[in-house]
Amino acid sequence: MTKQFETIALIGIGLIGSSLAREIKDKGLASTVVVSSRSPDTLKRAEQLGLGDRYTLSAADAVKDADLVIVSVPVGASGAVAEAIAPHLKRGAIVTDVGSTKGSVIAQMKPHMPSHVHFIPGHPIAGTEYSGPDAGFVGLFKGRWCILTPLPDTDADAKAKLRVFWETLGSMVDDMDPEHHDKVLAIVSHLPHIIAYNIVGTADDLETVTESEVIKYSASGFRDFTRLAASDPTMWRDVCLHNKDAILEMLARFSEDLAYLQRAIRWGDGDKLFDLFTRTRAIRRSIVQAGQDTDMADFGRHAMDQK
Ligand SMILES: NC(=O)C1=CN([C@@H]2O[C@H](COP(=O)(O)OP(=O)(O)OC[C@H]3O[C@@H](n4cnc5c(N)ncnc54)[C@H](O)[C@@H]3O)[C@@H](O)[C@H]2O)C=CC1
Ligand SMILES: O=C(O)C(=O)Cc1ccc(O)cc1
Repeated sequence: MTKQFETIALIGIGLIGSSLAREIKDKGLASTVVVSSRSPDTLKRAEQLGLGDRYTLSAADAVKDADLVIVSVPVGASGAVAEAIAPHLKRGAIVTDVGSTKGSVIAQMKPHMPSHVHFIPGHPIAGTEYSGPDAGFVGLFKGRWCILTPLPDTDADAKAKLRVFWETLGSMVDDMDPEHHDKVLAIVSHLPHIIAYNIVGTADDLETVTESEVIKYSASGFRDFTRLAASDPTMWRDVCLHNKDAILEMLARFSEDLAYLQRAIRWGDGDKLFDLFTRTRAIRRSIVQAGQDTDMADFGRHAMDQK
């Protein structure tokens, strides 16, 4: 494949950063990949894995010759990274990120971005419950959406270059307004994780009552929740803190709907239950038909497997 950038700097080399590093190498998309991590152990591991061509603990040093800078750190760290790299960014560089929330990342990063770079926030809707440089792999982004949330003054050529980059990794790319992104992701990604953390926590609290039956008899439905609930605590703490409004709005709606379900169960209203379960099964089937039956959609796998 053809080279798209002379130098790419990866700030953060966990699941997403290291998957990007592997893809860039695999597809020959840059002459030089500079890897930066704030943790010496992570950087050493990245070097052992051969993820880049140059390694540095300094994000500022990493970006100085980069034509594309990809920030892949927990969303709560975006502002500090932006502040550190800003004075060292090359004229005309594209600066993007992969954070799961967009309004907050823009609020944190944009004020630091000099006018001579192109800042284009992004979010690949692709991941796993694993983290760190060993967790990444080629193919993570294939067949997955990547959402770009360009700002009103975003340069069309720079955006087109970034779009081609993600498409080369096999992603489908959409533009979205950041606020809309945060609402959509709150319901399709953030709430499922919060619900999973909660149900596994509840089961764990019950453990004293049930004396390890929770683990012994855990059916695949519960196991699906434990997969999501095994996701990185730092990352998900930051997502909750940085998409607070949209998550609280969706949680309020969720609680209302749960109360409706609770009522139907209490009053033995089988028709209400049957109607809802029929409606939700159709949604799952349309996701499977569209070929998006892995990762986040795995949330509902149990129901289909029983058919
Ligand atoms: N894990 C997932 O499934 C997905 C994650 N994302 C987003 O991608 C970003 C990175 O996530 P992962 O790669 O999964 O995380 P990870 O935990 O695997 O890697 C995070 C990286 O950021 C570095 N880092 C942590 N705190 C930092 C700080 N305060 N300053 C500078 N660097 C710091 C770590 O050393 C590590 O290299 C997050 O913003 C997350 O919301 C987006 C899509 C999917
Ligand atoms: O592992 C899963 O099921 C996921 O949901 C992965 C994921 C996590 C966070 C994102 O912002 C996007 C995708």
